[in-house]
Amino acid sequence: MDQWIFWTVVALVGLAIVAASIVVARDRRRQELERGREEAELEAPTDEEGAPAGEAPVIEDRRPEPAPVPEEPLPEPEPEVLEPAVEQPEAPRSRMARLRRRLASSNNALARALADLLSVDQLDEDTWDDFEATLIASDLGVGPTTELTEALRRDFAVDGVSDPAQAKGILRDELVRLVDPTLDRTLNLEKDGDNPAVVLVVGVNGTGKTTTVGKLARVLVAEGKTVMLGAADTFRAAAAEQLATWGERVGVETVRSHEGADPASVAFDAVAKGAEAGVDVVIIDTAGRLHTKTGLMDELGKVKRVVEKKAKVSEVLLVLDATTGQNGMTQARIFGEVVDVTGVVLTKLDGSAKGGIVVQVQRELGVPVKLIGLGEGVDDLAPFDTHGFVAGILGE
Ligand SMILES: Nc1nc2c(ncn2[C@@H]2O[C@H](COP(=O)(O)OP(=O)(O)OP(=O)(O)O)[C@@H](O)[C@H]2O)c(=O)[nH]1
Repeated sequence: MDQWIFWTVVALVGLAIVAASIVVARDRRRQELERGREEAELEAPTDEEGAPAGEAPVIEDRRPEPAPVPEEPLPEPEPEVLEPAVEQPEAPRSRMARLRRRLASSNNALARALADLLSVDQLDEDTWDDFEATLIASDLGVGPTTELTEALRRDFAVDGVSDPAQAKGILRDELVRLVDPTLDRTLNLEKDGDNPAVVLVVGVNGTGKTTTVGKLARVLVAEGKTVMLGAADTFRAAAAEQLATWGERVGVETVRSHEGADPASVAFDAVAKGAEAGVDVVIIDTAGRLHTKTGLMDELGKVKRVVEKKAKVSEVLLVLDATTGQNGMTQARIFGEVVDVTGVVLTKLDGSAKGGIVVQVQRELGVPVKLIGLGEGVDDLAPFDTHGFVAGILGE
């Protein structure tokens, strides 16, 4: 009996242990499942409000669509800095040296004639005639040629001609005397009160007026002066265009009008605008071609008169083409009768052995050559210098 009770108790205890183990195991399993789910929830992506993905409340989002974010603009390329097409003028000193060499290379006829003169043992009449012919060919003119030959004959008779250097020195002195170093060749660029100095550039078409205006503006700008250009050659539209192009190169303003406009009114406007802008100098380019000579001259006279209602004309520069010889002299005479020419610009002396025209034109007009053009380049204009010029035409 006691044994039966003992085994019954053992069996009950065993059953209780098994039941307890099952309960514990089931609890542990449930805890593990819950922990696993929490971890899964923590790792799952959530929406913007923090709700687990897929569990977001189904509320219609009525907020306006966010404006599309503009694409990041590509960096702008560095803007190209357009330097004004203004060129730096050559320094006057190197310009003079270069132009003198050019003069020498095209004007050594006189030097050759002198060498011929000195190469003969006996200076006879034929030799002197040849020498005179060379002077005439260089456009010195009959009067100056006779003067020069007589002076040389006299000097050579006194000093002899055995020393070529001395003979050349005598010829140089005589030429300098003819060209006349005492003439005042400075440009009158004095302002008229508050008004700018006015330079009127006249001459027959094709002599190089427009080119001279451009080159002169460049020289003046290089000297620190402020300049304005007036395109009073309204005869051809291309003339104003050509002048405006020069203005752009030099960095100065050009006052212009339409083809056929009244040249006097364009010139007046240029001076008025120049005065308003306070510039130092206004340079006016005029027409060189009209149907009649009288028409051209009347027009020039009017341009000058109208401009002078505003400001004094300080310089009237006559542009002559050195290669046209006696034709140029006729032009000089005609222009001289209509406008008071105050200075001559002799162009195209490069490639021309006609430097003698300087002497002729000065005598004819009674005014000095103030500038010379020795090429088509922008810096091929130089102030006239007697000694440099004579050295140039002697091929030195
Ligand atoms: N070799 C040389 N050519 C020159 C010189 N000066 C001007 N020229 C040239 O001569 C030509 C005529 O020059 P322009 O300045 O147009 O002459 P312009 O008197 O204004 O002529 P229009 O406008 O027709 O009245 C151009 O081809 C110039 O380049 C110079 O000193 N030497």
